[in-house]
Amino acid sequence: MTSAPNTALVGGGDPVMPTWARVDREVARSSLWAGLSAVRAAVGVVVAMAWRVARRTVLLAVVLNLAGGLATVFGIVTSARVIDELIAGGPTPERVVAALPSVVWIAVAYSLRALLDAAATASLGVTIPRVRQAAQVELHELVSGVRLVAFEDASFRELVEQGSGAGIRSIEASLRYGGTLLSSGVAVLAALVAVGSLDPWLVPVTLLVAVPAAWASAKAARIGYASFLRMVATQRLQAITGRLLTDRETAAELRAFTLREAMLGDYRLASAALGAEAVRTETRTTGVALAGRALAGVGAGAAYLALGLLLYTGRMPLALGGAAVIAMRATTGAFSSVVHTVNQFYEASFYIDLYRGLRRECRERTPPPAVRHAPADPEVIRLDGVSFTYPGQEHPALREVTLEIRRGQVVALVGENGSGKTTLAKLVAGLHAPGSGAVRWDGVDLAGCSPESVAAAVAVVSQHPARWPVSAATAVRLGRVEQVATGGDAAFAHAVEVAGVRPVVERLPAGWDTVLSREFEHGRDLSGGEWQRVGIARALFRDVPVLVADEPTAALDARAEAAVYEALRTLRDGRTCLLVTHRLANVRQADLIVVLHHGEVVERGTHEELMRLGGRYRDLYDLQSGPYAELAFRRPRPWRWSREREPAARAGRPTS
Ligand SMILES: Nc1ncnc2c1ncn2[C@@H]1O[C@H](COP(=O)(O)OP(=O)(O)OP(=O)(O)O)[C@@H](O)[C@H]1O
Repeated sequence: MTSAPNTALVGGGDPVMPTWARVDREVARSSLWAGLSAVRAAVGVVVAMAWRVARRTVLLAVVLNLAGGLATVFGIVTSARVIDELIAGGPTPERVVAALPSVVWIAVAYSLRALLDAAATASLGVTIPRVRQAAQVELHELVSGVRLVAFEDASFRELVEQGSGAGIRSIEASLRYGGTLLSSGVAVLAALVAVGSLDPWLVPVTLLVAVPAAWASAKAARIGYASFLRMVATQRLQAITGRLLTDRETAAELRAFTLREAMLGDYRLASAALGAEAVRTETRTTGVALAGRALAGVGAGAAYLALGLLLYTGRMPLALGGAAVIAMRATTGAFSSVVHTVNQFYEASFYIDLYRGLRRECRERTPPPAVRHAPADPEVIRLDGVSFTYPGQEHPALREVTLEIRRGQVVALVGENGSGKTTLAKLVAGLHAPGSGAVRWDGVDLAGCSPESVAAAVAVVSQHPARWPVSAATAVRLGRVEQVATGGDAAFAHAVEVAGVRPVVERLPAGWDTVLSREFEHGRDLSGGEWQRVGIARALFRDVPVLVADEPTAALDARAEAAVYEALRTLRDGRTCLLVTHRLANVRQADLIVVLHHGEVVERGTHEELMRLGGRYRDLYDLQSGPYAELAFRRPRPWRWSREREPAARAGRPTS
């Protein structure tokens, strides 16, 4: 068994608090009053959303809750009257008989209250799913519309998770709190009126009981939220390590490299930190609750002392003393229900604020509607002094790249890992916008064009094509989403033939109708290379002027790779192709080869030109082609070649 390290391997040590959590922590630490601004904003969000999607049932719930509150009031006032009647003069049996009608009214009031509560709950039961659905759909609309670069920002991804999880759950819960708040609020008001009608001085002294409880609840809510923010990164770490331990993707390596103990160590570390924090928070909130209760006890003593004084001095008749006690108890009871609910709402408001924050972030990260369309079939794609830095990174991934690609050309991007090829391909495809410089199609800056119009002219084959869980036919047809059901049959046949998808599909149980996902019954998964073939077919089926292919054949076998490159060569007529690859044998026929190094273009030219230049490209090319060439000539002694040839090659041309 491996000894457990005391810092996590996953995430590289200390979990870092996301940016939004740092901002929210300031809110949680600030004064109660500042915290209330979150409540106001949360009420605004919830009310606006409920009003928009379920106006009628919301109104009904409001009316029913108000009516429930009034029934409670009636019950309180009638209870006070019963006391009056019981302690009035006269024989006891007569007093009891006189009080009977009031007792009946009390029973009616509380039964009615129960019925109204049930009806209000039912109407909220109709409202809540609609609001939840509206909130979920709205978030998915917003998140799916943000710029691609937002997903490179870990802080944003975390906000998406929290806003769509805890945020939406809190919106639902706060609707329930809203109903309770209405009925208890009415009851408090009415009970205070009842108390005030006995003696106005009783109102402030009655509140003395409730105020400390309110303070304690609000304080506990803020302690809880501050703890959530402190631990949000650790919770994420726990979730990630949990996934690493249980996911299919990591299952094989976890076993092959015997990583189970190391990953379990990380999981235990995160769990222990969360457990310790939970205990700390519980201790603090219990302390606060205790203080609140103690102060409320003092307040209750003061209230009853005040009542005693009123009775002692004769300011209040003794006959009203019982009614006053009932009204005071009813007030504090209703008030503590209000306080409890406000507290729950207060706590929920912090999480609703995450939902609001996410909406705000999404809007800020969504490209503004552009009126201009990108040229439908660009003659020249030009990058002028383009630089790009990923969010949160110090060093740019691309620096001052200038490049021109003309219609019909095949341009290959080559370079070592991390040199910026994928990033440059994404900029050419309009998926990322440059931090500085411009990407122009026929002189039109893509920055001012609608992303849809740019996408309409581009087909992308990515390094790891998306594994859409749809039927095999649809997985290809998604390349032209308007032809998912039917159409483009010749293009479809050509694309699947060239990409080598047909033999793959022939082996599937339901052929083209097989769903490509094990998450569905009868679904099937494909191998990495088979998925790549589907991705290539999808891009070919799109049949657009610009093809951007990022390592399109990295997972393909030699035969499939040859077929794809043959297809790319035949694509040339009128189409532009940007190709990212490490397999330099495939780029020899490219019209232009661009060599990137640390985000800069260091060489450019045709294969022959770059070989003559004898620079970085030639180094890479020789390194790749050398073993094959030597093996072909010296097949009998391949092992000797590697010992003798390699140092000589390195000595002649040092690689970076
Ligand atoms: N999402 C990201 N966030 C931060 N930095 C990134 C991100 N993606 C890439 N980078 C960095 O940007 C630089 C260029 O990455 P890019 O993926 O463009 O390189 P590449 O040449 O395509 O590499 P490879 O050959 O390994 O695919 C690298 O330094 C990389 O670490």
